[in-house]
Amino acid sequence: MTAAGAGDRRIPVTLLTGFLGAGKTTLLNHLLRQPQAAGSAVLVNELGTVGVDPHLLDPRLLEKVDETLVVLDSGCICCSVQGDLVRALKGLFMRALRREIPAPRRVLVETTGLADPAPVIHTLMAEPFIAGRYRCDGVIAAVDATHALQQLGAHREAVRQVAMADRLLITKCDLADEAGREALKRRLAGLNPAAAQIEVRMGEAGADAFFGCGLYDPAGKVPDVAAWLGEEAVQARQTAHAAPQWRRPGMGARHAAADAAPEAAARRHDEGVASFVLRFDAPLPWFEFSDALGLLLQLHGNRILRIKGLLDVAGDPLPRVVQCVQHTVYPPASLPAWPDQPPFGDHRSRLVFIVRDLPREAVEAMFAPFVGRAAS
Ligand SMILES: Nc1nc2c(ncn2[C@@H]2O[C@H](COP(=O)(O)OP(=O)(O)OP(=O)(O)O)[C@@H](O)[C@H]2O)c(=O)[nH]1
Repeated sequence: MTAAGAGDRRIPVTLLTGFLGAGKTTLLNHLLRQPQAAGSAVLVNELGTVGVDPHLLDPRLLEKVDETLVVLDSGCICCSVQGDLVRALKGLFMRALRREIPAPRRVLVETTGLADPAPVIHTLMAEPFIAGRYRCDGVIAAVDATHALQQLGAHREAVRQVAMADRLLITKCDLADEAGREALKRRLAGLNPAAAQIEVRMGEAGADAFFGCGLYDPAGKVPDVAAWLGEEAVQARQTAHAAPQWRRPGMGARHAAADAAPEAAARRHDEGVASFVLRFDAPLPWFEFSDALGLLLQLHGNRILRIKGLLDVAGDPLPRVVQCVQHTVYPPASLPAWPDQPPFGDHRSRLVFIVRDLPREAVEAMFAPFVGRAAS
């Protein structure tokens, strides 16, 4: 860790990373309740065209950060970093300069679960406007105690998130036995020996677990990290000389990396990973729908990276939040009200799927009795 100088007036940025469904939003909700997080601007990056995460932040907390909550929705942050992140950070700075919003005391960036942190860290450290006004104060990775060993074996994004982190917050420790937690810790120590490992239950981590990591320093990490950041520097130079239009079929149009070199972007994500949305036009009968969801996970859970969405359940005026990771369905919760913002302003059920090597048709078939018109 390299301490930031006392005269360093740049705004600290905390990068919250971690694989799909690892518990990032849950951690953020708890963090924002703590006085040390007061005055934070929050940037939430969503993968699909239908953003669910911003609605899952506690509405009472959202009131505090409302003006400075920015949803980065033009794709995964690591592919659209030059567009989305740079624009958002410049925008925050300029709005504060014009006194349209209070000057943020710090910025919290929640990445998508598939984001490679390298281009984000590189941008914070090297993009001239950003690096002059912001400093990377820490990369915090949420690591799911129940799924991480499998995810680390299957997804290079998960490995990079762990290897590049300053601190590892091992989430869902209430769901994992001691032997499982110890096996995970050994694996994490191999990938990132210097990072503190902190066990967390239900997002309850103190603000000190997130803040004060000091200036980001690849020297304290495995040599791969410096190499990855070096590749980013090369790619950033290439990008400056080329403006390709690149679009990867699996992730949909919004995941196009219009501002990244094509070969760089093509390497970022596994070709088999895809994201799509199912919309259900009529209110859903809860028990029948839960059965169909359960069957889907039983048959295809190992290819379902994450499901997240809001449901209009017959007889319930409140939107029900459904979240699944692989074979696990988390207890559904209700939001206090339907969001006013599109697309949920129409009170229709939408589920966002992130899958690997699983055709959309196979998922749709399970929900055939409930599907009105599927939206993409
Ligand atoms: N039992 C238990 N459930 C947890 C814990 N942390 C998160 N969850 C649940 O896990 C699910 C996913 O948590 P999120 O916080 O939405 O995860 P995320 O990393 O933001 O998810 P994505 O944005 O989809 O990548 C939710 O249903 C949470 O309630 C925990 O420590 N214990």
